[in-house]
Amino acid sequence: MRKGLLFVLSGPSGVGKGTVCSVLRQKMPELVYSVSATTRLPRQGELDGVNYFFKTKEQFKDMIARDALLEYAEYVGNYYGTPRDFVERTLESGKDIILEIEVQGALKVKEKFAEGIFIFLLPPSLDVLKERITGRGTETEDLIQNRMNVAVEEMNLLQHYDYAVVNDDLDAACHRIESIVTAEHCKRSRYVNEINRMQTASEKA
Ligand SMILES: Nc1nc2c(ncn2[C@@H]2O[C@H](COP(=O)(O)OP(=O)(O)O)[C@@H](O)[C@H]2O)c(=O)[nH]1
Ligand SMILES: Nc1ncnc2c1ncn2[C@@H]1O[C@H](COP(=O)(O)OP(=O)(O)O)[C@@H](O)[C@H]1O
Repeated sequence: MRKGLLFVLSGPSGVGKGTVCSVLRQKMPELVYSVSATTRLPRQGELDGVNYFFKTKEQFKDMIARDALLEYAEYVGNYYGTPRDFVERTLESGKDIILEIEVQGALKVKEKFAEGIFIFLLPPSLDVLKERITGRGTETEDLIQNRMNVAVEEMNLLQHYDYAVVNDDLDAACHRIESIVTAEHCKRSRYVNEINRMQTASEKA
């Protein structure tokens, strides 16, 4: 059976990755979403196993030791990582999966899955990015500045990605990502079986 496609959506904190993913979940229910493990504390309303698998530092280190993570990164004082098994099983079953992860982790995934499709989500401007992080109200002033500094560094890594999508208007950004998924299916000959079938039929005719 043909394996699924691995999509990685990355970009600076506050650019809208989570928001875009929740819209895509509704628009593209056939796409499987990877749930990460993290040592950060749950925010209000976040559920274990839905938003993240919330772990202690010891539990997270144990996952690293067991090689249970496809990649992991330390980000602003916490660990974040992608459970390996789930990704591999999903791809083997022929389904597409999307990982919503920060930039360093995305580049580590690229080392292991060069055939993955890497999408960088960009803010319309740095001012808008700061407004979004501030507006979300989940970080202190210190952390916001920290995340802005990291964001500027991360933008330099855009060259390693296959696609850049500006998250100006939410619907437009989601539509661009849907188009990328469709284009990749066409490019990777998802329809190769159909073509073979047509050729065999025409040979017989
Ligand atoms: N490398 C890596 N980064 C992750 C993973 N899961 C989430 N992240 C990223 O970690 C960063 C911080 O996530 P979070 O604390 O939830 O904040 P937010 O995404 O900015 O709201 C974001 O850029 C996430 O995309 C993961 O499994 N691996
Ligand atoms: N296209 C958009 N237009 C305006 N606000 C947006 C847009 N996308 C996301 N936001 C807002 O920006 C903030 C950060 O989005 P979030 O999805 O948490 O970012 P990330 O997951 O990349 O850290 C949220 O308050 C969200 O509602």
